[in-house]
Amino acid sequence: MHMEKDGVTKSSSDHNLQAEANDVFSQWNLLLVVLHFHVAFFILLAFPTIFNLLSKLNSNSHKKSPPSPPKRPIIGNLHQLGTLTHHTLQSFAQTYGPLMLLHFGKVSVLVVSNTEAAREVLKTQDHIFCNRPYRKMFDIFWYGSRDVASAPYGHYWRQVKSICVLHLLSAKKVQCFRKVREEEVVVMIEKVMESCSSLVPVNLTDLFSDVTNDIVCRSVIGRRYEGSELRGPMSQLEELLGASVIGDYIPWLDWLGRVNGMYGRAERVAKRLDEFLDEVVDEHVSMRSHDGHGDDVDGERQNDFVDILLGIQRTSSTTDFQIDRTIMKALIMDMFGAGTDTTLAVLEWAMTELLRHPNVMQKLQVEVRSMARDKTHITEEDLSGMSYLKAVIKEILRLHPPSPILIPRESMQDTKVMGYDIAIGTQVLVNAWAISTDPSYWDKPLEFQPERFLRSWMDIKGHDLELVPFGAGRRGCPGIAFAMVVNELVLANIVHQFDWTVPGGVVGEQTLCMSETTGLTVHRKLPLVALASPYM
Ligand code: HEM
Repeated sequence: MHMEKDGVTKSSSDHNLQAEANDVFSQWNLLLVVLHFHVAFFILLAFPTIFNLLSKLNSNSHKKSPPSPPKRPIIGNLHQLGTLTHHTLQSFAQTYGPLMLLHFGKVSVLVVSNTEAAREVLKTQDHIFCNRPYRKMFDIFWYGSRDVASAPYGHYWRQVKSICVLHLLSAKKVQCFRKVREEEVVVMIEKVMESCSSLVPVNLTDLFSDVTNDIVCRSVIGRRYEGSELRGPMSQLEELLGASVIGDYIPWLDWLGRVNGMYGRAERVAKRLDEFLDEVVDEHVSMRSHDGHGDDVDGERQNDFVDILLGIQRTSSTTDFQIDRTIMKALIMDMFGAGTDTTLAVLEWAMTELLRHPNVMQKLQVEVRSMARDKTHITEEDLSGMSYLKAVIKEILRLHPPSPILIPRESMQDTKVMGYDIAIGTQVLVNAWAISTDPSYWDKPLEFQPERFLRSWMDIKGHDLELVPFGAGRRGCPGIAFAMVVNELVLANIVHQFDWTVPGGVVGEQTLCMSETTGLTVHRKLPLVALASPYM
């Protein structure tokens, strides 16, 4: 009985144990099922991401990137650039080749340092590399990049560029501003005469800055630059454009620009410029209503650029969008920003090299003075026969390109360049200075020898990629004709009417300090000062 009882007890406890075991087993099962379900669910959700990651890893492992110098975390290669970026990048290119990939923070930067690579980027694949990257300072000063130079590639850019090319910078339009140029050159010569009579050296940097700014200002806004409220804010703008903005490369550090006061300062300067430009536009609007200007955009009367833009705004014949006041101000700012400083740099470097090379100066003076005969002033007609003058200016653009690194470009799609894979959104820096001093193309590339251009047909307009001071392709500089005639006219007159020496009378290549400034446009670090004596 007991046994039975025991047996009963045993069998019932076995049964309980079995049931318990089954219970635990089924709980485990349930847990496992739930777990499996979760894992499966997770995999299902994460599948596209994992798949993308794997396929990206796989495809990246097949991609061939251009050679790169070692980089640091977060900043990449930013710390290696130094103050004279074109020199640093040229020396990198000697190790890593004419096409290298650098990293500025999180931005991949393709650096182009020889003609072959430039031909690929600026000619063969110009349609891919014709965007401009976003830059904070362009955004602040150029009304959210509504100008030509910094606007993203596309319909808007095409419209505004054609307005500038047709109505301000075409050969015909440049010809219309001839009177402005010749008058301003006379003013410049008078200033030098005054220095001669008071026996003080001439600050050529200031002299060239005044003449180039006055010519651009009168052509664009109908006012002289000298004495205007523009001088202060424009020199601050130049300084701000030369500074590096960390937020352009490491976006999560953008706040630094606010904290260190850089953005605030830029916004204040931009506001002053904006108020000035509003005043200029208002003045033109009221003048048009007073003397009843018609809408003859390209008429014989010498309109300045603002008149022309107001005419286009009224007729709207040229564009399928309305040119509002903001676009007008952005375009005016472009002409100031792109047109003045670059021309000044050419003149400054030209006189520097001429003072260091008296034999070249003499040869140039012989040419200019023989063309002038007894005339005091060289006019624009006289320029066409001056082949040595043109050779001197070309040699300056080769040895001292005002923008040694062209305005940055950006790729608009994935592509291949010289066998390397380049991803969409890669920034492109073309080192124009490295290209025009490349010893595999140029004999004695660092020597100033204008004669080399007497024997060559090489062009500076972007057709010959051994020399690209104005860039090339669709984003190439539209201001070549405007700039070249100013350079030639100013230089011819200044060497025709005066003989020049360096204070202290030292002659030769060591005469003048050749240090360069940093920034988009590269100038002499020290102002150029020289003594003039009248020739006639
Ligand atoms: C010696 C004088 C000058 C030099 C060396 C120069 C150089 C340059 C360079 C290197 C570029 C970028 C080209 C590229 O990305 O391929 C450029 C663009 C530009 N330049 Fe000039 N420039 C000069 C004078 C002027 C003048 C006088 C004006 C107008 C008054 C001007 C207006 C422009 C504009 C609007 C752009 C932007 C074009 C675009 O993005 O489509 N430049 N210039």
